Amino acid sequence: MKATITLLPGDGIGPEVGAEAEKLLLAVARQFGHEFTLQTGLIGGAAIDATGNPLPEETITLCKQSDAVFLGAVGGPKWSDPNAPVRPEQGLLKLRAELGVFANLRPVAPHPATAELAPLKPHLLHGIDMLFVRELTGGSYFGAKRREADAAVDECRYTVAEIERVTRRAAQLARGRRRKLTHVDKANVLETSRLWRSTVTRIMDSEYPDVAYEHVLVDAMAMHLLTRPSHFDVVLTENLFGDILTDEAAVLAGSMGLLPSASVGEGKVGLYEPIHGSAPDIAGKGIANPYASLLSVALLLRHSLGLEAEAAALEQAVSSAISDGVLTADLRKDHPASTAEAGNAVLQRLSALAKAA
Ligand SMILES: NC(=O)c1ccc[n+]([C@@H]2O[C@H](COP(=O)([O-])OP(=O)(O)OC[C@H]3O[C@@H](n4cnc5c(N)ncnc54)[C@H](O)[C@@H]3O)[C@@H](O)[C@H]2O)c1
Ligand SMILES: CC(C)[C@H](C(=O)O)[C@@H](O)C(=O)O
Ligand SMILES: [Mg+2]
Repeated sequence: MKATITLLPGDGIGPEVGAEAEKLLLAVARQFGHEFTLQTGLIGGAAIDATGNPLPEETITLCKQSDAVFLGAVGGPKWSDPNAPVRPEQGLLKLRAELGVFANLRPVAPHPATAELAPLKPHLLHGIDMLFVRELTGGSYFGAKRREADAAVDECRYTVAEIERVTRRAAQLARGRRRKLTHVDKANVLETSRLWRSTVTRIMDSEYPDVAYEHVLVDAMAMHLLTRPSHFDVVLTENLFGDILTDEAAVLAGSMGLLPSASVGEGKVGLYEPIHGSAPDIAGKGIANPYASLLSVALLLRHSLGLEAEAAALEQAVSSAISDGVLTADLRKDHPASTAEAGNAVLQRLSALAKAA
């Protein structure tokens, strides 16, 4: 097939893990006989430095003209002054809004080989297979913001329509899995959470009677995630809670460098990014874990291009590299692989799988 994919490397380790994503996309095209046109755009701090704008118009146009977008990461200390007029993260939020990608899918299914490496007891990590569905274009991220003399306000606003569409997406995904949905909120305190709770209840009861569901308060969920993570199947939650809980879930996988994400909406263009950030503490050293990015490329192949066999082969190649101990410094201290070595290990395994297919 023919597809156009926009790459937005961004800042910090973004270009380092993005280079491996590009390498694997080209390898998939070569080995499975597709024609991928790759184009690169500016976003985040790199875009601020070059143009003053964290999401230049040219980048929006490139993204909208493509079939899918891969993003590395944005942000870093250079642009983190709280008084700065523009910030890299604004570029990412605007891109999500422009593409209308309201559902952010963050799968958490730790590889058995990393159970030994995670800080939790291995028996707790057995059988974890969850899919977070994080609402991505509403809530306090997008509400009105203002500074007063001695105060600041971030408005958290959700409409019924916004909650309904992401609930339906999550419930449909649950139908293809274990048919269990956990909705996470703070309905004992927040008005928006009470609207979420009643809307989720109505949609699930009336449209998805075959999917079991529960409501869990977010503070308790932060604990349940660490004490009984294998209980959860699809976890549906609002934007800010989803951001926080998925970084916590990365501990179950063993590293921030292992969790991918897919952001989708009603439009044709999906956005794919690792859940981690620009990791300024390790940037520029060639040691970042590229697997979250490569797994995000697999999600891109599956969700935006419909290439299920290619997506599965790439996931299998990453899994086999992990089984064989090809791990970056976040996961092994003795003889860690570099970012490029880990990417090459996946590439070799993908070639072998493609030849065998
Ligand atoms: N999607 C994004 O672009 C995105 C996501 C999260 C944070 N950020 C931005 O990134 C900057 C840094 O944020 P932070 O430090 O809080 O979070 P971070 O995710 O960048 O890093 C947190 C910790 O995880 C480690 N880590 C992250 N990714 C890794 C990888 N691939 N391999 C190995 N280790 C990895 C880092 O070294 C660090 O110790 C901030 O400006 C933040 O706004 C961007
Ligand atoms: C960089 C930031 C705006 C972003 C978010 O909070 O959504 C990040 O933390 C993420 O998880 O993708
Ligand atoms: Mg985050």
